[in-house]
Amino acid sequence: MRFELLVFATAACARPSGRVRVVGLDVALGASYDFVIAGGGTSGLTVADRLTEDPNVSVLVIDAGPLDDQSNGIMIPGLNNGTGDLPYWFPGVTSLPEPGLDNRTFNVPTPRVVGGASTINGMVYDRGATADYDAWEQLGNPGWGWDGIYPYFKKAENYSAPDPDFAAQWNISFDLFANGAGGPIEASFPPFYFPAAVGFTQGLAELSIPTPKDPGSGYKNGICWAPSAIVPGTYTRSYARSSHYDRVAATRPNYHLLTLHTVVQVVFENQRAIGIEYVSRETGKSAIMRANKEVIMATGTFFTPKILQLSGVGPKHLLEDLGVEPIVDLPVGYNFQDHLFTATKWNYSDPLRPIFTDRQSNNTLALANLHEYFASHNGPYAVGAGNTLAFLPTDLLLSPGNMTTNITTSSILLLARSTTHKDIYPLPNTPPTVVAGWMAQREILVQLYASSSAPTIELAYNTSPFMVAYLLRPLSRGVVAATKSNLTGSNATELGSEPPTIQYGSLLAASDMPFLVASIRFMRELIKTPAARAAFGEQTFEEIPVLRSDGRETDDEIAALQRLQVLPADSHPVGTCSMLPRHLGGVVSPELEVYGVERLRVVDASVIPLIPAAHPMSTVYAVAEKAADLIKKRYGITIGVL
Ligand SMILES: Cc1cc2nc3c(=O)[nH]c(=O)nc-3n(C[C@H](O)[C@H](O)[C@H](O)COP(=O)(O)OP(=O)(O)OC[C@H]3O[C@@H](n4cnc5c(N)ncnc54)[C@H](O)[C@@H]3O)c2cc1C
Repeated sequence: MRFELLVFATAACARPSGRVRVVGLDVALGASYDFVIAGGGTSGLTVADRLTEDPNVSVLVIDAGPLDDQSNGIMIPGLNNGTGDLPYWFPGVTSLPEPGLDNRTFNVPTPRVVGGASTINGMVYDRGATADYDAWEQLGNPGWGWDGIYPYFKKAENYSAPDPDFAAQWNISFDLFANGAGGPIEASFPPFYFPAAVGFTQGLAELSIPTPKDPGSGYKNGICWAPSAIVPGTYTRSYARSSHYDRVAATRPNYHLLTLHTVVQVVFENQRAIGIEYVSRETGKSAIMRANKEVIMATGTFFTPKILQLSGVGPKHLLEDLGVEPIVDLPVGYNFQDHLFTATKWNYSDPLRPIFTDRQSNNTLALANLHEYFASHNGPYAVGAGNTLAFLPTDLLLSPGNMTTNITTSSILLLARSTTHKDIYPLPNTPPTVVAGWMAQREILVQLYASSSAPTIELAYNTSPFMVAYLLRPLSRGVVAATKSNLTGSNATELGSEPPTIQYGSLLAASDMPFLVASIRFMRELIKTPAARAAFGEQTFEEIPVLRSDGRETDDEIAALQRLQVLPADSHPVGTCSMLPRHLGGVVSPELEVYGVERLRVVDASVIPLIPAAHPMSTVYAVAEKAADLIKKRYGITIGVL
């Protein structure tokens, strides 16, 4: 057994104090609530926290998962690996064979735990560029541009600047005014970083890649030190459970949490949502909870569309196939997006040590590092998935002088413009509104691909042997759909837990590929810089599977290998219940209300209409913060509204 697996199980390093209000343990279930929230994850707990600021508002959150045990594997940033060693995942979630990826299928890590993905994720806490959110507004969502959402990024967080010596050592610049103070989620920097990362940051500088003053300001082109959702001082995870539940639950008799219960469907009276049907994972018994004001969906990008579809809110053809009585014909499940990624593998002869992965292969070192963490909250275990990133708009991606490629911005634009909806959504039953919405997005994406202030590729490097390139703005789209077997389930206690079908649709748009090819070429130039050589010693690179090490493949040869090595997702799924006008395939309005029905809202990552150039967690918190204000305003609640 790996050393790190052993320490997962050891005593927790930080536990919040105070009683929590878990239904069945601390309080009895109410007869009804003002708001019933399906899913107590990143967004669900944020909204519940904000709504219950008013003591007259009652909220029940129903989550399929347990409270996590706050053991080291959750709380210590360096022990988190997001790969499923912990028992907090929906079982058996896989994707369909991907035609653009050599028909490979993939595991889809989907959290089933209070706090959702914020409980098990890599803690990278960056926000998108101004252009990301302005694009949402441009698509027909008034109030959701940068100016409309930026205050909620700030409201969500308590930003701590890096230690001055650390900032000077790593050339980290920041602007305190660009960030939030006093919010529930801690955004901070680790006190330690892996020395070889200098080969990445300085190597990029040697390629004339700039460093923005503070990437949180909305301008994030270039070398980026991303904060982590980590409590400074103790260097433990800051997440939705600790910040939006533990922090307040003991003093809020109006905030109830029901764990280990799976939401099966939304219950309607005519076109009005009146409650939620859920089932106990312990007894298999089902029940209905009434919502006096609203049902709020926050079960995430895979389960929210599935639940809505099984409840009769979905595309007509799917509801007919399922035999579900239709409530409203809406394109739930379409417009599915994630950040697919490729990588180069670097073989070092003599890197500055320790590198990120050293402790995984050396138990003595791991023990010493862990002692350091417990003694001084410092060292490699204080670091989450990593903090050194680079965000490159197309012109910077193609800028290195020695890069040999036929790819140009114009050639990418040509490919994007000539991609048709039939490439993306080949099935004839695709709703026309989805096609119209995709075409509207294509127009905006073409502008963003050509913009020098909108990153299209992210490079991430934490000194593990892999340097990763994420496609930030795919033109390809996927679909999530409930199945007939979802209706019955394999057994009573797991009813509601079976996943929907998930089709990523990766690389169906021809214009997505050149970004990846250019990224491979860019990473090869980076590895040759004097700074990289000094940090790693002489190295060679290889892709997976191995390319010719002389790097003289054609663009087409590199592209062919991408289909074999690309992974379709970085666990950043969004878009399946998109906030868009109805004629553009929208499922929810700018108020996040589901079209065509009453008293039903969606507040999770599924409402994001266009994936931002960022790891999505901080955007999800900001969306949920804004959602809470929209709901409060709707019901005349003024406490805590911005
Ligand atoms: C492994 C992994 C690593 C990631 N790393 C990062 C990162 O480093 N930085 C970053 O910015 N983003 C990261 N993300 C993405 C980010 O965490 C998510 O985008 C965000 O947390 C999603 O929030 P949400 O509220 O939409 O869903 P979630 O937080 O997933 O919440 C959904 C909740 O619904 C519950 N649920 C689901 N179905 C049901 C049901 N039927 N009944 C009852 N409850 C249900 C789940 O238990 C869960 O609590 C990562 C995600 C994953 C999975």
